Amino acid sequence: MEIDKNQLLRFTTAGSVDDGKSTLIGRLLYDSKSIFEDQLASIENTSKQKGIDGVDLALFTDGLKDEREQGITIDVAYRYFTTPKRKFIIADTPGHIQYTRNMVTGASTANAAVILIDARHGVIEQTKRHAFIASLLNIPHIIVCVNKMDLVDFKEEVFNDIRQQFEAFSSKLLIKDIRFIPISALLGDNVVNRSENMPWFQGSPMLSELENMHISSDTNKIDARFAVQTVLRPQREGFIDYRGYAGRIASGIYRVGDEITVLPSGFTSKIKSINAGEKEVREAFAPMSISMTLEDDIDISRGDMIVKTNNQPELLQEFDVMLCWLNNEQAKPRTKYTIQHTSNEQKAMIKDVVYKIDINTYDRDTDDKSLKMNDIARVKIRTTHRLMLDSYRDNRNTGSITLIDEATKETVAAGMLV
Ligand SMILES: Nc1nc2c(ncn2[C@@H]2O[C@H](COP(=O)(O)OP(=O)(O)OP(=O)(O)O)[C@@H](O)[C@H]2O)c(=O)[nH]1
Repeated sequence: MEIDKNQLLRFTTAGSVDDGKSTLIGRLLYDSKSIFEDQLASIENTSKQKGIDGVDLALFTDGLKDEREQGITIDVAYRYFTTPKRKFIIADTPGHIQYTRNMVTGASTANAAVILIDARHGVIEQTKRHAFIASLLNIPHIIVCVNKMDLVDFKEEVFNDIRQQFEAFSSKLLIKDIRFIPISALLGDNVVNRSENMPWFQGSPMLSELENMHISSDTNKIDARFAVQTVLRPQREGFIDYRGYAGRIASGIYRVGDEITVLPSGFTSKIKSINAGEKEVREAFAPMSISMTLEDDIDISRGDMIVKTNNQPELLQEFDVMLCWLNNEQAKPRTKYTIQHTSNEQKAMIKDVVYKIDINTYDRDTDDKSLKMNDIARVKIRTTHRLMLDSYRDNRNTGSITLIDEATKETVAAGMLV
């Protein structure tokens, strides 16, 4: 099958401090020539001033570090690059203490996660956490890069051993596709170019893996879900009776003439027209932003969902989610939070912490009911009105929620529907 040219791939990087994330991203941008010449000249200059032979790869991501150090405006830095085969967005998640928070934010829309392991140290606690979160977030593809192979004499046994350690615990997780690559980010082995130091490795370098990864089958094309963001009522001549519903298709395909049901009201109608940008189209699919009109005049507002009549989500007011607590403040029991689900906002309360997960051992703890920063727990949530929900495994869009503190407006938790 041919790769969709210019199809966008989002990936996130995870590793503990000093595993070489900055070096790897620098190497990727440098060797794939995805950096502007003026930027490159400035990096070469600074490297020379620092007395470094060649370029200091960490300088490629230094801009991000400054941003981080100056009072954290963003948790995740996005970096774009293009090769002749594909466009990429890297969500660079600074991996120190707030690992869970950062991974959840950066990874929730990722097609792939790159997990770095230092060849000298092998699988460590953080590696297990990263793998667990990647599986929790249902990231379809994982690339495990065993880095710093130059420091272990490029030995095949070291790589094989780490691979086995990883597989020993990842087999307990639901990860669809895991690949392993031995690399040296510093020297450039198996990042963009094939390593001459590791002829024993039969696989492809990291960039080719990313370029050739099949991602179109990862999106849900079956369950059509369209949450209304805005109701369009242009007050212009010729638009007297026009009522369009604008939003982004979360999953599935919509065609003119399809029988639809509006939720939560349950009213039914047919699709009269679909507009994508300025163009009228016969069909549209996720993740397109569109507006549609219906054959009948129905009362629809923001947060309502238009679905196919023969395939509907569940309408629930009480449900279980796997929740990652993301705030410094602990969760307050029986407090009202704002819950955000697609374009729908309601009030919600955490009714119960069913169990917490120890992400090093994957054990469940049913006694501890507190929720602190980076905790992951299965909780029961109750909302003031019903939400239109799918399980997260089926639909990463309509199966996820966030909780927002009403006073501070901060996102305090992200949850995946069980
Ligand atoms: N020998 C060797 N050293 C490496 C390799 N990759 C990274 N390093 C070194 O490891 C140290 C840490 O690398 P960074 O890229 O800053 O690692 P990091 O801490 O994961 O990155 P950030 O968290 O984003 O700062 C630096 O001194 C790098 O030069 C490698 O493949 N081989």
